[in-house]
Amino acid sequence: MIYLDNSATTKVAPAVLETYTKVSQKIWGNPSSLHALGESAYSLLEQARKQIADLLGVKSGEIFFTSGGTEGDNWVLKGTAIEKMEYGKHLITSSIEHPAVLNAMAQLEKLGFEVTYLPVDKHGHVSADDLKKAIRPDTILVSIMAVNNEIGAIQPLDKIADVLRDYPKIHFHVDAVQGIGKGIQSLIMNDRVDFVTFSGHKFHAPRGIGFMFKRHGRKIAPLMSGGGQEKNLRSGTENLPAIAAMSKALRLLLESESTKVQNQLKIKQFIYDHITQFPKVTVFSEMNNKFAPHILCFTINGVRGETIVHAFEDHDIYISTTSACSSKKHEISGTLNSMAIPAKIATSAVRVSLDENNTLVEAEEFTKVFDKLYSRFEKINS
Ligand SMILES: Cc1ncc(COP(=O)(O)O)c(C=O)c1O
Repeated sequence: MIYLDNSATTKVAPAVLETYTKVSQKIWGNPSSLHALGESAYSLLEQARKQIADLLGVKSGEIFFTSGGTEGDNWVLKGTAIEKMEYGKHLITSSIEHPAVLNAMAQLEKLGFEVTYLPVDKHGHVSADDLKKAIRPDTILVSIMAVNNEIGAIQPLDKIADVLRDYPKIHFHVDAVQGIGKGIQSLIMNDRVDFVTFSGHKFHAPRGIGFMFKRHGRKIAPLMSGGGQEKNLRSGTENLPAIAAMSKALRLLLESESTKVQNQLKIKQFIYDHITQFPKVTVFSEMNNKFAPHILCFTINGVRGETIVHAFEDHDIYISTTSACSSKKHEISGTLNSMAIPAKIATSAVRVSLDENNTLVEAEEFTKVFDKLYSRFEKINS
């Protein structure tokens, strides 16, 4: 099997699973309990928090555990809206965010908030000048993703941060679900960012666990009210086995990060060089530093994305249409649509997404299968 759908989810790493099992069986107390079992659970919880904070170069008190990217994004958007509605009801995002942001924004619009959706250029990048023009006296939040999950475009967070330095009261959120471990940590954890959301299952931790960075002093309302865990901001008994497993997964991910990134770039380049020789191929993920090393989105024009995915699957190679969430809905990619790619081409889009375990040997096998499929599709379409 060749798994090239790592932006949808990753396989839990054996060492991470081992931590999960060990903690489930040995440190199974509730961190809020007063007895020794509770205390050891609490101490592990704080150890995991510190490890994550250290890896990101922030303070322990700035890390909050969530159930993943969707919860983190919803929390920052709705939590800011609730917290700051008396100061303003205007939010800004881009038109190519993940549905966790776009649908949360849509919900806020129904509640009377106004949202500006920044356009993207033909390569899928937001412009900081457009952001500057969109800011109003009642703007309370700007939410821009680090790496687009469909085509891998890295957003100019440094330029966005520069603009927002003149507006210190506006909350700046970055969805970094696809950006962590991809060599752009300083871009993401810039000194102007206030909230950053992460998801464990994108880096070999189990599903249903994630975390959020909240800059010290920034305020958001909780969405989960209850027993007061996570400094009263996210109630619910902590998922300690998954939290401990995620902190290990993050450590492993960030070990020799640049070597891993270089490896993914080599594989992406290899596949890119191969497929761009074919006239019916359109590639949306370029080979430059404005694109992440692990995502390659392309089309074989005239063939539906689903057909391409299943044809590769017949050869035990797993890729996806542009995003896992939209693939079963047969929707045209929101990102490609925003880039003004005609629907006729966008319906052919597929995504190869790598992780640090993929190899050039797998890439070679991918290209061999690609050649076979391309000539088969060419015959059918001619
Ligand atoms: C950019 C981005 N944000 C948010 C999410 C949602 O994360 P989760 O699956 O942890 O809810 C995803 C998942 O694909 C994503 O790619």
